[in-house]
Amino acid sequence: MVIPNIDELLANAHPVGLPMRTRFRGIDLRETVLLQGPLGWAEFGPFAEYQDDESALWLAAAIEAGWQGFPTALRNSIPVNATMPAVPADQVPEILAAFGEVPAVKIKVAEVGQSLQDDIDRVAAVRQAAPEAVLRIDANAGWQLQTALEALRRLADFGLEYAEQPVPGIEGLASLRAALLAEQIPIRIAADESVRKESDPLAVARAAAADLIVVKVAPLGGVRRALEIVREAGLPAVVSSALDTSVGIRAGLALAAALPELPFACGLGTVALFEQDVCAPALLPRAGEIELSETVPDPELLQKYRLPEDRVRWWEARLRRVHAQLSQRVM
Ligand SMILES: O=C(O)CCC(=O)C1=CC=C[C@@H](O)[C@@H]1C(=O)O
Ligand SMILES: [Mg+2]
Repeated sequence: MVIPNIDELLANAHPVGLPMRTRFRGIDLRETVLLQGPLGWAEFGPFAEYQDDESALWLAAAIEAGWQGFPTALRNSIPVNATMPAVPADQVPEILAAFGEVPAVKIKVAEVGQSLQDDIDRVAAVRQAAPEAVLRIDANAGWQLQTALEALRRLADFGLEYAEQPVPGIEGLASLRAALLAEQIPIRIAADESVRKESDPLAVARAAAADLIVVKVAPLGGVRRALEIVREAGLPAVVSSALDTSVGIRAGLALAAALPELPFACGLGTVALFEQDVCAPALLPRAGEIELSETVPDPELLQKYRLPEDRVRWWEARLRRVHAQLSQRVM
């Protein structure tokens, strides 16, 4: 990959902050940087806790989008799930409405400070509001083995399609998966953090720790690298967002479109969690799918949501450091 020089990146960088409709993974304002490359728009938005070395993969993904282009698409419309933050059950219908009709809903569970009953109430509220949708949950590694077993025994009545990262670590996932099989609880295990945060993203597959993997373009270093990981893992993949604007979502769609098989709806509907996106029209689901289309931010929206000067400087400094890291690597 040819890496553009830092001056070119900085000259084409637009740092923005997008207000969320509902708090999601502790975030009320999603800060990210949009980059205008010669081949299209790109996004660089590692979450604040990501270190520079991990963030280098996010930058590699942005450079692919803006300076290299995406691989060939095998399909032009991608089914997506709605994403339900860990809200009280009474807020479920309103949040769901922003996604329109969807084939699947992914529900966040195991939030710190909440109980299993809160999770069950939220899942029940989704079932009621979307009777036809397939349901899946995401615990973001918030349970330990016994709590996860107890929770999944109770949630099994909702016919869950899969449980995403119910417990931390590859060994944890493998033990839970074995316990579910032994108890004949028919819930698949999906690995997310154990793919995107491990130094070896293929370890999950080797340990038979999951039935499927969740892949995200930015933390994995781009569409091509993610495709390679899915191929080597030999497991079905669900493409999810990293809470990106439509620009980052476009890269997720490119991955979903290039995968030889796409058996599950993807977690790419998350623009619906923003009050507003920088692109008009935004990449939102229509009848449960998002079509691949060019995404070009609206200059007025880039201006409207531009970060204050101190945050702009913070992102510029981060971009410089991460660019230096990436330049030292051979990718
Ligand atoms: O998969 C989805 O439905 C939406 C994306 C999503 O859930 C996430 C996006 C960004 C950060 C992650 O903590 C979170 C996830 O854990 O999958
Ligand atoms: Mg997840």
